[in-house]
Amino acid sequence: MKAGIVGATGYGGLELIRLLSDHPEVESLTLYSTSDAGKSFENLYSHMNTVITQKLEEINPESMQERLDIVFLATPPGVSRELTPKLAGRGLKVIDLSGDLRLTDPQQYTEWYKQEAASEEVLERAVYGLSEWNQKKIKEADIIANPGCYPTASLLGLGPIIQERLAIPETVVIDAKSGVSGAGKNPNPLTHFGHAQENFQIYKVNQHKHIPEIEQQLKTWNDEMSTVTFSTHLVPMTRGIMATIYLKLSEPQTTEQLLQLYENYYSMHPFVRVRQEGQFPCTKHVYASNYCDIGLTIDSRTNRVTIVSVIDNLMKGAASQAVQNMNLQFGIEETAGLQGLPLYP
Ligand SMILES: NC(=O)C1=CN([C@@H]2O[C@H](COP(=O)(O)OP(=O)(O)OC[C@H]3O[C@@H](n4cnc5c(N)ncnc54)[C@H](OP(=O)(O)O)[C@@H]3O)[C@@H](O)[C@H]2O)C=CC1
Ligand SMILES: CC(=O)N[C@@H](CCC(=O)OP(=O)(O)O)C(=O)O
Repeated sequence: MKAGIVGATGYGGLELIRLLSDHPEVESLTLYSTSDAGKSFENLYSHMNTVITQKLEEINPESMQERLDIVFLATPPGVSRELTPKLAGRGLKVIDLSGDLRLTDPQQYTEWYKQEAASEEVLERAVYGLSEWNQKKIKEADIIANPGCYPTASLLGLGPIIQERLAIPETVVIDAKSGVSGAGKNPNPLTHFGHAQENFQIYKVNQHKHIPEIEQQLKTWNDEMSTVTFSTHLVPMTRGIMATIYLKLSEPQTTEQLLQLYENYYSMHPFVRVRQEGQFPCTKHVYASNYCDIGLTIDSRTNRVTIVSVIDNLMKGAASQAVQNMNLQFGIEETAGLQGLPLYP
Protein backbone atom coordinates (compact mmCIF):
# COMPACT_ATOMS: atom_id res chain seq x y z
CA MET A 1 0.00 0.00 0.00
CA LYS A 2 1.01 3.56 -0.64
CA ALA A 3 0.09 5.64 2.39
CA GLY A 4 0.07 9.36 3.10
CA ILE A 5 -0.27 11.41 6.28
CA VAL A 6 -1.67 14.94 6.41
CA GLY A 7 -0.69 16.57 9.71
CA ALA A 8 2.45 14.44 9.84
CA THR A 9 4.17 16.99 12.08
CA GLY A 10 1.61 16.65 14.90
CA TYR A 11 1.53 14.18 17.78
CA GLY A 12 -0.94 11.85 16.06
CA GLY A 13 1.08 12.13 12.83
CA LEU A 14 4.29 11.18 14.62
CA GLU A 15 2.73 7.99 15.93
CA LEU A 16 1.37 7.17 12.48
CA ILE A 17 4.88 7.56 11.03
CA ARG A 18 6.29 5.26 13.71
CA LEU A 19 3.69 2.58 12.96
CA LEU A 20 3.47 2.85 9.18
CA SER A 21 7.26 2.92 8.66
CA ASP A 22 7.35 -0.52 10.20
CA HIS A 23 4.17 -1.90 8.65
CA PRO A 24 4.75 -5.02 6.52
CA GLU A 25 2.22 -4.00 3.84
CA VAL A 26 3.12 -0.33 3.50
CA GLU A 27 5.54 0.17 0.63
CA SER A 28 5.73 3.97 0.67
CA LEU A 29 4.82 6.78 3.04
CA THR A 30 4.32 10.38 1.91
CA LEU A 31 4.19 13.12 4.53
CA TYR A 32 2.21 16.34 4.06
CA SER A 33 2.41 19.65 5.85
CA THR A 34 0.82 23.07 5.51
CA SER A 35 3.50 24.98 7.44
CA ASP A 36 6.70 23.04 6.71
CA ALA A 37 6.31 21.77 3.13
CA GLY A 38 9.72 21.48 1.47
CA LYS A 39 11.58 20.88 4.73
CA SER A 40 13.16 17.58 5.57
CA PHE A 41 11.33 15.72 8.36
CA GLU A 42 14.50 14.84 10.27
CA ASN A 43 15.35 18.53 10.50
CA LEU A 44 12.07 19.24 12.26
CA TYR A 45 12.20 16.21 14.56
CA SER A 46 15.75 15.20 15.31
CA HIS A 47 14.72 11.97 17.07
CA MET A 48 14.06 10.83 13.49
CA ASN A 49 17.56 11.87 12.39
CA THR A 50 18.85 9.55 9.61
CA VAL A 51 15.64 7.51 9.79
CA ILE A 52 12.90 9.68 8.27
CA THR A 53 14.86 11.82 5.86
CA GLN A 54 12.24 12.62 3.24
CA LYS A 55 10.84 16.09 2.57
CA LEU A 56 7.38 17.16 3.64
CA GLU A 57 5.08 17.80 0.70
CA GLU A 58 2.28 20.23 -0.03
CA ILE A 59 -1.26 18.95 0.03
CA ASN A 60 -2.48 18.40 -3.51
CA PRO A 61 -5.68 16.32 -3.66
CA GLU A 62 -5.37 15.45 -7.36
CA SER A 63 -1.85 14.08 -7.16
CA MET A 64 -2.69 12.36 -3.86
CA GLN A 65 -5.54 10.50 -5.55
CA GLU A 66 -3.13 9.33 -8.21
CA ARG A 67 -0.26 8.39 -5.91
CA LEU A 68 -1.89 6.97 -2.78
CA ASP A 69 -4.12 4.11 -1.68
CA ILE A 70 -4.80 5.49 1.77
CA VAL A 71 -4.46 8.86 3.46
CA PHE A 72 -4.66 9.63 7.17
CA LEU A 73 -5.86 13.06 8.24
CA ALA A 74 -4.25 13.82 11.62
CA THR A 75 -5.47 17.40 11.53
CA PRO A 76 -7.47 19.79 13.72
CA PRO A 77 -11.27 19.90 13.47
CA GLY A 78 -12.47 21.74 10.36
CA VAL A 79 -9.79 20.39 8.00
CA SER A 80 -11.21 17.00 7.12
CA ARG A 81 -14.64 18.45 6.42
CA GLU A 82 -13.02 20.35 3.50
CA LEU A 83 -10.37 17.84 2.42
CA THR A 84 -12.17 14.49 2.62
CA PRO A 85 -14.61 15.17 -0.27
CA LYS A 86 -11.65 16.12 -2.48
CA LEU A 87 -9.67 13.02 -1.57
CA ALA A 88 -11.99 10.06 -1.04
CA GLY A 89 -12.83 8.04 -4.12
CA ARG A 90 -11.02 6.98 -7.27
CA GLY A 91 -9.38 4.25 -5.24
CA LEU A 92 -8.20 6.47 -2.38
CA LYS A 93 -9.43 5.64 1.13
CA VAL A 94 -9.46 8.23 3.92
CA ILE A 95 -9.10 7.77 7.67
CA ASP A 96 -9.87 10.94 9.60
CA LEU A 97 -8.46 11.13 13.12
CA SER A 98 -10.33 14.34 13.95
CA GLY A 99 -13.91 14.63 15.12
CA ASP A 100 -15.24 16.09 11.86
CA LEU A 101 -16.99 12.99 10.57
CA ARG A 102 -17.98 11.18 13.77
CA LEU A 103 -21.33 12.78 14.54
CA THR A 104 -24.00 11.77 12.07
CA ASP A 105 -26.16 14.82 12.79
CA PRO A 106 -24.56 17.99 11.33
CA GLN A 107 -26.54 20.24 13.70
CA GLN A 108 -25.14 18.40 16.67
CA TYR A 109 -21.62 18.86 15.29
CA THR A 110 -22.15 22.62 14.95
CA GLU A 111 -23.56 22.80 18.46
CA TRP A 112 -20.60 21.01 20.10
CA TYR A 113 -17.70 21.99 17.81
CA LYS A 114 -18.91 25.57 17.27
CA GLN A 115 -18.20 25.43 13.57
CA GLU A 116 -19.73 24.38 10.28
CA ALA A 117 -20.27 20.65 9.78
CA ALA A 118 -19.19 18.46 6.87
CA SER A 119 -21.73 17.91 4.11
CA GLU A 120 -24.43 15.33 4.73
CA GLU A 121 -23.14 13.34 1.76
CA VAL A 122 -19.70 12.92 3.34
CA LEU A 123 -21.20 12.19 6.76
CA GLU A 124 -23.32 9.44 5.23
CA ARG A 125 -20.29 7.82 3.61
CA ALA A 126 -18.20 7.91 6.79
CA VAL A 127 -18.15 4.82 9.01
CA TYR A 128 -17.45 5.13 12.74
CA GLY A 129 -14.20 3.24 13.22
CA LEU A 130 -14.54 1.67 16.64
CA SER A 131 -12.55 -1.32 15.38
CA GLU A 132 -13.82 -4.05 17.68
CA TRP A 133 -17.48 -3.16 17.24
CA ASN A 134 -17.94 -2.06 13.66
CA GLN A 135 -15.77 -4.43 11.66
CA LYS A 136 -18.26 -5.33 8.98
CA LYS A 137 -18.87 -1.72 7.95
CA ILE A 138 -15.21 -0.73 8.38
CA LYS A 139 -14.18 -3.42 5.91
CA GLU A 140 -16.42 -1.90 3.24
CA ALA A 141 -15.80 1.78 3.98
CA ASP A 142 -13.82 4.25 1.91
CA ILE A 143 -14.08 6.91 4.64
CA ILE A 144 -13.45 6.14 8.30
CA ALA A 145 -14.22 8.49 11.16
CA ASN A 146 -11.64 7.32 13.68
CA PRO A 147 -13.10 7.56 17.20
CA GLY A 148 -11.96 10.09 19.78
CA CYS A 149 -9.55 9.01 22.48
CA TYR A 150 -11.94 9.32 25.43
CA PRO A 151 -14.83 7.68 23.50
CA THR A 152 -12.58 4.72 22.60
CA ALA A 153 -11.76 4.01 26.24
CA SER A 154 -15.32 4.67 27.40
CA LEU A 155 -17.12 2.72 24.69
CA LEU A 156 -14.89 -0.35 24.83
CA GLY A 157 -15.49 -0.35 28.59
CA LEU A 158 -19.26 -0.04 28.21
CA GLY A 159 -20.04 -2.04 25.04
CA PRO A 160 -20.97 -5.48 26.39
CA ILE A 161 -23.00 -4.23 29.35
CA ILE A 162 -24.95 -1.70 27.29
CA GLN A 163 -25.63 -3.99 24.38
CA GLU A 164 -26.89 -6.66 26.80
CA ARG A 165 -29.16 -4.03 28.41
CA LEU A 166 -27.79 -4.78 31.87
CA ALA A 167 -27.41 -1.13 32.92
CA ILE A 168 -30.11 1.23 34.15
CA PRO A 169 -29.62 3.82 31.37
CA GLU A 170 -29.66 7.09 33.31
CA THR A 171 -27.15 5.84 35.90
CA VAL A 172 -24.06 5.81 33.64
CA VAL A 173 -21.25 8.10 34.84
CA ILE A 174 -17.85 8.23 33.09
CA ASP A 175 -15.00 9.78 35.03
CA ALA A 176 -12.11 10.10 32.56
CA LYS A 177 -8.51 11.27 32.89
CA SER A 178 -5.94 11.98 30.19
CA GLY A 179 -2.25 12.67 29.82
CA VAL A 180 -1.16 15.99 28.32
CA SER A 181 -0.38 14.70 24.81
CA GLY A 182 -4.16 14.39 24.32
CA ALA A 183 -4.15 18.13 23.69
CA GLY A 184 -1.74 17.92 20.74
CA LYS A 185 1.60 19.62 20.17
CA ASN A 186 0.62 23.26 20.67
CA PRO A 187 0.90 24.44 24.27
CA ASN A 188 -2.10 26.13 25.85
CA PRO A 189 -2.85 27.49 29.34
CA LEU A 190 -4.23 24.10 30.49
CA THR A 191 -1.16 22.12 29.38
CA HIS A 192 1.57 24.66 30.06
CA PHE A 193 4.29 22.95 32.14
CA GLY A 194 4.02 25.33 35.09
CA HIS A 195 0.30 24.75 35.30
CA ALA A 196 0.01 21.09 34.31
CA GLN A 197 2.94 19.77 36.33
CA GLU A 198 1.98 18.51 39.82
CA ASN A 199 -1.58 19.58 39.17
CA PHE A 200 -4.78 17.64 38.58
CA GLN A 201 -7.49 19.54 36.75
CA ILE A 202 -11.04 18.99 35.64
CA TYR A 203 -11.86 20.76 32.38
CA LYS A 204 -14.71 21.36 29.91
CA VAL A 205 -17.21 20.28 32.59
CA ASN A 206 -20.41 19.02 30.91
CA GLN A 207 -19.22 20.64 27.67
CA HIS A 208 -16.77 18.19 26.18
CA LYS A 209 -17.32 17.44 22.48
CA HIS A 210 -16.91 13.73 23.16
CA ILE A 211 -20.23 13.66 25.07
CA PRO A 212 -22.44 13.46 21.95
CA GLU A 213 -20.02 10.99 20.33
CA ILE A 214 -20.29 8.61 23.29
CA GLU A 215 -24.06 9.00 23.54
CA GLN A 216 -24.50 8.41 19.80
CA GLN A 217 -22.75 5.04 19.94
CA LEU A 218 -24.46 3.97 23.18
CA LYS A 219 -27.83 4.62 21.51
CA THR A 220 -26.92 2.44 18.53
CA TRP A 221 -26.30 -0.41 20.99
CA ASN A 222 -29.39 0.23 23.10
CA ASP A 223 -32.15 2.62 22.06
CA GLU A 224 -33.09 3.19 25.72
CA MET A 225 -29.81 4.99 26.36
CA SER A 226 -30.06 8.78 26.40
CA THR A 227 -27.62 11.00 28.30
CA VAL A 228 -24.49 10.18 30.28
CA THR A 229 -22.46 12.21 32.74
CA PHE A 230 -18.92 12.45 31.34
CA SER A 231 -16.08 14.35 33.00
CA THR A 232 -12.55 14.93 31.75
CA HIS A 233 -9.44 15.55 33.83
CA LEU A 234 -5.89 16.41 32.90
CA VAL A 235 -3.25 14.35 34.69
CA PRO A 236 0.43 15.37 34.83
CA MET A 237 1.68 12.52 32.64
CA THR A 238 2.55 12.42 28.95
CA ARG A 239 0.28 9.66 27.67
CA GLY A 240 -2.60 7.51 28.72
CA ILE A 241 -6.30 7.62 29.41
CA MET A 242 -8.19 5.96 32.24
CA ALA A 243 -11.97 5.97 32.08
CA THR A 244 -13.53 4.89 35.36
CA ILE A 245 -17.16 4.13 34.68
CA TYR A 246 -19.96 3.75 37.21
CA LEU A 247 -23.47 2.44 36.61
CA LYS A 248 -26.31 0.62 38.32
CA LEU A 249 -27.44 -2.79 37.16
CA SER A 250 -30.98 -3.44 36.03
CA GLU A 251 -30.83 -6.99 37.36
CA PRO A 252 -28.54 -8.72 39.89
CA GLN A 253 -25.25 -10.09 38.53
CA THR A 254 -22.03 -11.32 40.06
CA THR A 255 -18.63 -9.91 39.15
CA GLU A 256 -17.75 -13.33 37.78
CA GLN A 257 -20.77 -13.31 35.44
CA LEU A 258 -19.97 -9.83 34.14
CA LEU A 259 -16.32 -10.67 33.57
CA GLN A 260 -17.41 -13.78 31.68
CA LEU A 261 -19.65 -11.61 29.50
CA TYR A 262 -16.72 -9.30 28.70
CA GLU A 263 -14.44 -12.27 28.03
CA ASN A 264 -17.00 -13.69 25.61
CA TYR A 265 -17.47 -10.39 23.78
CA TYR A 266 -13.78 -9.69 23.41
CA SER A 267 -12.43 -13.23 22.97
CA MET A 268 -12.07 -12.69 19.21
CA HIS A 269 -10.42 -9.28 19.64
CA PRO A 270 -6.75 -9.48 20.49
CA PHE A 271 -6.36 -5.82 21.44
CA VAL A 272 -8.92 -5.80 24.24
CA ARG A 273 -7.66 -7.58 27.35
CA VAL A 274 -10.03 -8.30 30.20
CA ARG A 275 -8.48 -8.59 33.67
CA GLN A 276 -9.21 -11.41 36.09
CA GLU A 277 -11.43 -10.77 39.10
CA GLY A 278 -9.76 -8.47 41.61
CA GLN A 279 -7.28 -7.04 39.07
CA PHE A 280 -7.40 -3.59 37.50
CA PRO A 281 -5.27 -2.08 34.74
CA CYS A 282 -3.27 1.14 34.90
CA THR A 283 -2.20 3.38 32.03
CA LYS A 284 1.37 2.05 31.92
CA HIS A 285 0.02 -1.42 31.14
CA VAL A 286 -0.89 -0.18 27.66
CA TYR A 287 1.71 2.55 27.13
CA ALA A 288 2.70 2.94 23.44
CA SER A 289 0.56 -0.05 22.45
CA ASN A 290 -2.78 -0.70 20.73
CA TYR A 291 -4.25 -2.44 23.77
CA CYS A 292 -7.31 -1.46 25.72
CA ASP A 293 -7.29 -3.13 29.13
CA ILE A 294 -10.47 -3.51 31.16
CA GLY A 295 -11.13 -4.47 34.78
CA LEU A 296 -14.44 -4.41 36.59
CA THR A 297 -16.18 -5.23 39.85
CA ILE A 298 -19.63 -5.02 41.40
CA ASP A 299 -20.18 -3.47 44.79
CA SER A 300 -22.85 -5.74 46.28
CA ARG A 301 -23.75 -3.06 48.86
CA THR A 302 -24.77 -0.48 46.25
CA ASN A 303 -25.47 -2.74 43.26
CA ARG A 304 -23.16 -0.41 41.33
CA VAL A 305 -20.58 -1.59 38.82
CA THR A 306 -17.14 0.02 38.54
CA ILE A 307 -15.46 -0.51 35.14
CA VAL A 308 -11.89 0.64 34.54
CA SER A 309 -10.75 1.00 30.93
CA VAL A 310 -7.29 2.21 29.91
CA ILE A 311 -5.70 3.05 26.57
CA ASP A 312 -2.80 5.08 25.22
CA ASN A 313 -4.54 8.16 23.82
CA LEU A 314 -2.08 8.53 20.94
CA MET A 315 -2.27 4.84 20.03
CA LYS A 316 -5.59 3.02 20.53
CA GLY A 317 -7.08 6.50 21.03
CA ALA A 318 -5.74 7.73 17.67
CA ALA A 319 -2.92 6.37 15.47
CA SER A 320 -2.86 2.63 16.17
CA GLN A 321 -6.65 2.29 16.02
CA ALA A 322 -6.42 4.11 12.66
CA VAL A 323 -3.87 1.53 11.45
CA GLN A 324 -6.08 -1.29 12.77
CA ASN A 325 -8.92 0.20 10.69
CA MET A 326 -6.66 0.42 7.65
CA ASN A 327 -5.85 -3.28 8.08
CA LEU A 328 -9.55 -4.10 8.19
CA GLN A 329 -10.32 -1.91 5.16
CA PHE A 330 -7.62 -3.60 3.08
CA GLY A 331 -8.49 -7.12 4.20
CA ILE A 332 -5.09 -7.82 5.72
CA GLU A 333 -4.27 -9.29 9.14
CA GLU A 334 -5.94 -7.03 11.73
CA THR A 335 -2.82 -7.07 13.88
CA ALA A 336 -0.34 -6.24 11.08
CA GLY A 337 2.14 -3.61 12.19
CA LEU A 338 0.58 -3.42 15.64
CA GLN A 339 2.27 -6.21 17.51
CA GLY A 340 4.60 -3.99 19.53
CA LEU A 341 4.41 -4.80 23.22
CA PRO A 342 3.51 -2.14 25.79
CA LEU A 343 6.44 -0.10 27.05
CA TYR A 344 6.93 -0.64 30.80
CA PRO A 345 7.98 0.88 33.16
N1 LIG B 1 -3.57 13.87 20.64
C1 LIG B 1 -4.42 12.87 20.86
O1 LIG B 1 -4.27 12.10 21.82
C2 LIG B 1 -5.57 12.65 19.93
C3 LIG B 1 -5.88 13.51 18.90
N2 LIG B 1 -6.98 13.27 18.12
C4 LIG B 1 -7.33 14.19 17.05
O2 LIG B 1 -6.43 13.99 15.96
C5 LIG B 1 -6.17 15.22 15.31
C6 LIG B 1 -4.67 15.50 15.38
O3 LIG B 1 -4.30 15.60 16.74
P1 LIG B 1 -2.83 15.91 17.22
O4 LIG B 1 -1.87 15.18 16.37
O5 LIG B 1 -2.82 15.73 18.66
O6 LIG B 1 -2.74 17.48 16.88
P2 LIG B 1 -1.44 18.36 16.69
O7 LIG B 1 -1.88 19.75 17.00
O8 LIG B 1 -0.31 17.79 17.45
O9 LIG B 1 -1.13 18.24 15.13
C7 LIG B 1 -2.03 18.64 14.15
C8 LIG B 1 -1.29 18.84 12.83
O10 LIG B 1 -2.25 19.28 11.86
C9 LIG B 1 -1.60 20.09 10.89
N3 LIG B 1 -2.50 21.18 10.49
C10 LIG B 1 -2.86 22.28 11.19
N4 LIG B 1 -3.71 23.03 10.49
C11 LIG B 1 -3.88 22.42 9.30
C12 LIG B 1 -4.65 22.69 8.14
N5 LIG B 1 -5.41 23.79 8.06
N6 LIG B 1 -4.60 21.83 7.10
C13 LIG B 1 -3.84 20.71 7.17
N7 LIG B 1 -3.08 20.39 8.24
C14 LIG B 1 -3.11 21.23 9.29
C15 LIG B 1 -0.36 20.66 11.56
O11 LIG B 1 0.74 20.30 10.75
P3 LIG B 1 1.34 21.30 9.64
O12 LIG B 1 1.41 22.66 10.27
O13 LIG B 1 2.69 20.69 9.39
O14 LIG B 1 0.42 21.22 8.49
C16 LIG B 1 -0.25 19.93 12.90
O15 LIG B 1 1.04 19.40 13.12
C17 LIG B 1 -6.99 16.28 16.03
O16 LIG B 1 -8.20 16.46 15.39
C18 LIG B 1 -7.19 15.67 17.40
O17 LIG B 1 -8.29 16.18 18.05
C19 LIG B 1 -7.74 12.17 18.26
C20 LIG B 1 -7.48 11.28 19.25
C21 LIG B 1 -6.41 11.48 20.20
C1 LIG C 1 -5.95 16.45 27.23
C2 LIG C 1 -6.81 17.00 26.14
O1 LIG C 1 -6.93 18.19 25.97
N1 LIG C 1 -7.43 16.12 25.38
C3 LIG C 1 -8.24 16.51 24.28
C4 LIG C 1 -8.61 15.26 23.58
C5 LIG C 1 -9.58 15.54 22.50
C6 LIG C 1 -9.24 15.05 21.17
O2 LIG C 1 -8.23 14.54 20.86
O3 LIG C 1 -10.25 15.33 20.39
P1 LIG C 1 -10.78 14.69 19.09
O4 LIG C 1 -10.17 13.38 18.92
O5 LIG C 1 -12.23 14.56 19.32
O6 LIG C 1 -10.52 15.66 18.02
C7 LIG C 1 -9.50 17.27 24.74
O7 LIG C 1 -10.00 16.98 25.82
O8 LIG C 1 -10.00 18.10 23.97
